[in-house]
Amino acid sequence: MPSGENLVTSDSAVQKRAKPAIHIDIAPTHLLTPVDTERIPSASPLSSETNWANRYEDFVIGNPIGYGSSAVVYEAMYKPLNKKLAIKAIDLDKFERNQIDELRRETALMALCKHPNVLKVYGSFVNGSKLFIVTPYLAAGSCLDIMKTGFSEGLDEISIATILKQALEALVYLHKNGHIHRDVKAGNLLMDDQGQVLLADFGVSSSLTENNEVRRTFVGTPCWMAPEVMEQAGYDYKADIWSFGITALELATGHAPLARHPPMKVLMMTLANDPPTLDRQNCKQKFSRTFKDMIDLCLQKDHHKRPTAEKLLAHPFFKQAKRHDHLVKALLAHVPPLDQRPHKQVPQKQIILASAEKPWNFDTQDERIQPVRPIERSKPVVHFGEHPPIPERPVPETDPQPILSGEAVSNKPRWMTQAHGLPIQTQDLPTASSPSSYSPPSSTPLDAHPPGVGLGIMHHGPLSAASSTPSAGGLPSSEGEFRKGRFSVHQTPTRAMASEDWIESRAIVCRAPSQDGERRSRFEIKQNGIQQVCESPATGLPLTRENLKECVLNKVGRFSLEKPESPSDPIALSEGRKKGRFELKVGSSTPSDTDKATHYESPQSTVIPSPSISPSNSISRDSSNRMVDPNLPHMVHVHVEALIKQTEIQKNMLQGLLATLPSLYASPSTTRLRTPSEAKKPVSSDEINQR
Ligand SMILES: Nc1ncnc2c1ncn2[C@@H]1O[C@H](COP(=O)(O)OP(=O)(O)OP(=O)(O)O)[C@@H](O)[C@H]1O
Repeated sequence: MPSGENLVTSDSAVQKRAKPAIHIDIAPTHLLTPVDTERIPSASPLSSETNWANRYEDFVIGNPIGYGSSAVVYEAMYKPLNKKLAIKAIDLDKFERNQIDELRRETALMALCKHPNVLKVYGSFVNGSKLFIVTPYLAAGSCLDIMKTGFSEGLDEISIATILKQALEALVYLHKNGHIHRDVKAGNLLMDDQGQVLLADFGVSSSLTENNEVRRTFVGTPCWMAPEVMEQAGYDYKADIWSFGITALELATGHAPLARHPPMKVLMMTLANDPPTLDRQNCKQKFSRTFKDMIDLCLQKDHHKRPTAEKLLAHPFFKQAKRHDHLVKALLAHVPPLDQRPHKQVPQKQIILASAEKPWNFDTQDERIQPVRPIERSKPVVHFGEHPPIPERPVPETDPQPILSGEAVSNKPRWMTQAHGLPIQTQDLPTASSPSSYSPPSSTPLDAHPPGVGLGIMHHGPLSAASSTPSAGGLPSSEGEFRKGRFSVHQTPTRAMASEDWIESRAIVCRAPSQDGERRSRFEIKQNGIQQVCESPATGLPLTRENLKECVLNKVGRFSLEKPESPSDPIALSEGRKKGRFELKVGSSTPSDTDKATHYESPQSTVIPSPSISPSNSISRDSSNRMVDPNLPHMVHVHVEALIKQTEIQKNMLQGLLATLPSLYASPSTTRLRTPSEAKKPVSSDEINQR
């Protein structure tokens, strides 16, 4: 049994929050001031064992080896040990304060994990506006990387069993210790040059042990996301089993099911359709029935029916797993090592808030980390698309919205993201006349970030207000080119979605293309607790698989542009104008039915950029990334027809009304009613005189 493993053997044990083997005292560290934080290395028990790689100066940072949704991974030389490590640089500018805290907690927590199949964290620290996470360098990269490089149509069954068995052992360990990973996918299964597989990327992992509630936060990557996570109905570690099943399909075919669909459609289809299966007939490779059975067990919509990781490990499918070196022969022998593979940066079509002021001259040719620059504040500009930034233009005092433009994000001025979900006041945004007068919202004071907080994360250099200033991390800023986006739904934990909650959820839906063109992005829908009563209770339905099923079956939807809710929220304002609201509307759209007010709407998702994720292209500007339902033309047609019919009815009614008007003003004895045809003619002066 791997070291550090905590023996808790049943589902219920985890649900009852078995005492975790990993225990850290988050609260005191979390409350450390920046000054206190400096003491972490000596004060924290983590310092020597789990956070030894915690000084920016100790690294020579080399080439990028991978790109995530909000991070770049570099190879790095750790000077004190002359050891090659991997260092992940996460741009904190893209995160909200609470997300940074969570990120730190999770990172620190993972630093304490000890399992041969869980990626170790050697240390973490903040430098400028970047959080650096130091891990071992795994020379084969991720399983997704391996597939992209040499096995685009998927892997053979024995290799899959060998990979998945190791991944499952990692999950058994995490679950026993009270963690849900929440982002299990081939991109997060790293491999070393010996064929050892390690589960990585705990950025979204969640501790079941933090509180007694079931998780409601909607985090993950849509294609891998369990239906109950999408529904926000509460989920537990069985969500990882679903993702594990999807990962099995991904390894078998080279891509996740539904990978070609836009994220919102993935959500809808996952909720509405039967679970995906391994179609053994249509696969390029031949797979056993046992493999199919194992996947079917994982992909049961009722999460109670899914096996635990431990039970799954006993499935006959895993009996065919070989030793690690099988992977070396079967896979690694056929692909170049990670540092010799091309690492594409795909220009990202995204919506960003960019500095239109003094450009941060990051040379995208040179990916090496630049020295940290002091943080400056500047004016936000929203960019769309791929063209060069347009020159700054004044923003009137009265119109404090970010400038909206269609721009490129490559070789661009350094950009900043606006913390979404924070109460952004008009005066918080800079104007042309006072660019330097910008100060962050009071809820995110610059010094509110506890730098270095989070157990072993050291702070070096100034930490910006993560959400409101341009980054100064010194890293190349071509986020626009690498960011893949993520998609998650946060639901205000204090309030569950109930059917009578006709909530206007201000959902963030951002997406950016992944570097491989696949929809690997992680997405985030965030309900910011801003709830509005919709027109009628009958017009709202929670996002559930039943409702979505109906929605998909009826092929009714609507993509509408609507005004933002609050004029005091300039971000919402600009986004409301520019991007509108993505609504899922369920029910028939025939004229008769629309009249009945029996249609349903799911909680709406306003498309607004999230700094926590790629504040990216999302649904909006670029047609290749737009999340528009293919049924849209049909729906528009139906709606227009309905409108025409309505107009005709109204026309007839008005004519009738016109015809009866004289009778309202004249005495019955003297008034002759005009016929409908007469009514169309103007009343003559003779007639008027007569009356
Ligand atoms: N320790 C490591 N050693 C070698 N390569 C790594 C290491 N960590 C990450 N990588 C490479 O960098 C890529 C990006 O990693 P990262 O964890 O940032 O993103 P991801 O998990 O693929 O995406 P996302 O963050 O959107 O889930 C990985 O797919 C992998 O190829």
